[in-house]
Amino acid sequence: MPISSNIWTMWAIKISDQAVSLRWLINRITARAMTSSTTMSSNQSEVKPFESIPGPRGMYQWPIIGTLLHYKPFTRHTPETLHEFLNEQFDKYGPVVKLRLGPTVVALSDPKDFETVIRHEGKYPRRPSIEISTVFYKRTGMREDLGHLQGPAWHALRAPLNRRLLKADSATLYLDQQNEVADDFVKILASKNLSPEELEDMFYRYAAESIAVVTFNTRLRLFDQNPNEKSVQIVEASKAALQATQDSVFGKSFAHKWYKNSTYKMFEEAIGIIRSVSAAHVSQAQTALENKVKSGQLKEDEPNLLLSLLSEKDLTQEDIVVIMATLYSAGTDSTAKNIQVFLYNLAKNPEKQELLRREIFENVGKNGPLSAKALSNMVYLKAALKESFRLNFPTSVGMMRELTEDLVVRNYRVPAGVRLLLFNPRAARTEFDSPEKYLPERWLRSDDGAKKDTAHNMIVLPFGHGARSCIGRRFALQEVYLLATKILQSFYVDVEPESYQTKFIYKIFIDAEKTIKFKFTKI
Ligand code: HEM
Repeated sequence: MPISSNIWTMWAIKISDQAVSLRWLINRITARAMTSSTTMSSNQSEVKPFESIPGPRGMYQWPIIGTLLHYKPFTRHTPETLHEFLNEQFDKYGPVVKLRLGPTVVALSDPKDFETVIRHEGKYPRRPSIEISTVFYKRTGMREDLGHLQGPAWHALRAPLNRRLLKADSATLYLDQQNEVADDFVKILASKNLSPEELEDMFYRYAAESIAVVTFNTRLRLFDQNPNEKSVQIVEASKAALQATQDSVFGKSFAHKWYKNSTYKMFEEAIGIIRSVSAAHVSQAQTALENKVKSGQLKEDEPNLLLSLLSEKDLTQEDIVVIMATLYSAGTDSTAKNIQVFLYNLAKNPEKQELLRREIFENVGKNGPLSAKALSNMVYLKAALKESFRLNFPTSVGMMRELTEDLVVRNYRVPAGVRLLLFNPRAARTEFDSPEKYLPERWLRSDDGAKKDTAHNMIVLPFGHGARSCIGRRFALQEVYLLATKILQSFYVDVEPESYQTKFIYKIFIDAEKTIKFKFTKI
């Protein structure tokens, strides 16, 4: 990041810093007055004050400057390599570090401490909201989305989804439709010579197409030569919203707080398009459903999230549009990026790829669709993806929480309002034998059913954990399993030599620093 951007970053952080500092001060005063209500997770007599948490001192604790000093030109880091910066801090200060990343945050690297945080997160866990969304909702008064809402309002939207999206068969009910999407992807791979950039876009379209069969009951037809205008619009808008979010999170835009600068305008326009295309799809799907009901053609076992949400008396039509728009947006870039990372790990480890292919052939043959039964048998596939998540974690800082009440973590008192980073990527590298190796076998059970790896079960949490964890995880996993299965049925996966040492950085999700040059050779 050039220095000028760093200055923008500095000012961007300043404002939220001041607000947070004030809130933090109030919290500290009240925290002292209410020690009796503090949630204790360890021996009270040993509890040390917040100020004594190890971490960079002096100027590094100052608002704005403290954050700025972590990045170029003062260090080699940018927000895209925040994970490397955090690792350096843990090397220096140990498993709990207090530092400035905008506001003061406490970063934790020991999974036992993650457990403490999750166990005390209460009914309404707070994940800090993305600031440009906060500004947007304030300005427009639009209905807030699931990822942004907090407290009882968040819970009201989340509860009906938990029942429908997190059940064991929530995703497998959509296997037939999603098999078709994966088949279409593979047909294109076989028939076209795609450039690395076109292929990258195809992964994005795959994820968008797959989640649209769930949210909108329809195919967007994004693989067609000329997809319809609405489909192109929602894809472009999702990418624009993501870009604007990233620019604001990385401090490249700050003035959006005071006026509608270009980043803000891009964000507002993109969300407007996503909402209106989603509304059109929902209304179309609703009409089709009503017609089916009238003509008696609606099958009882037809997977139908929309129909099921329409029967929920506490949800308005607007709520349903917002839910579908959120699931669609949250389920595209995330899945698309992690599929590529998974294929990259398989490409770099051909012997593991071969073991997986063997499992695929045994369970679904060379052309068969992936059935729910086959999927439940395919332990190597699941181990292989979990290992990919361990080696290349999907998000840079792991889980984030904002404490709703004081908490004692590792014998330090942390006041309400402070942000905690539960930095899984650290433990994923420090708590395993041969951590740099891609070894799906470490997740398999031995013949007597015992787990081979005894690492703490809170280390590899690609979808977060607890009440606020990823609501779309069953679909994300299924879509990755499906595409990997379909690709391995037909192709050997490799990468060109220049992609062999791909460096992964973080934007909103993990990303290859340079587009990966995959090589798919027909079997
Ligand atoms: C590989 C793909 C994906 C990854 C790695 C991923 C990861 C995550 C993570 C880490 C969180 C925060 C969890 C926490 O704070 O504990 C999250 C939240 C969320 N995810 Fe995903 N996700 C993926 C795919 C999806 C898909 C396919 C959907 C939609 C169908 C989705 C929808 C959401 C939503 C709506 C939230 C916010 C939930 C809330 O605040 O209640 N994600 N995801």
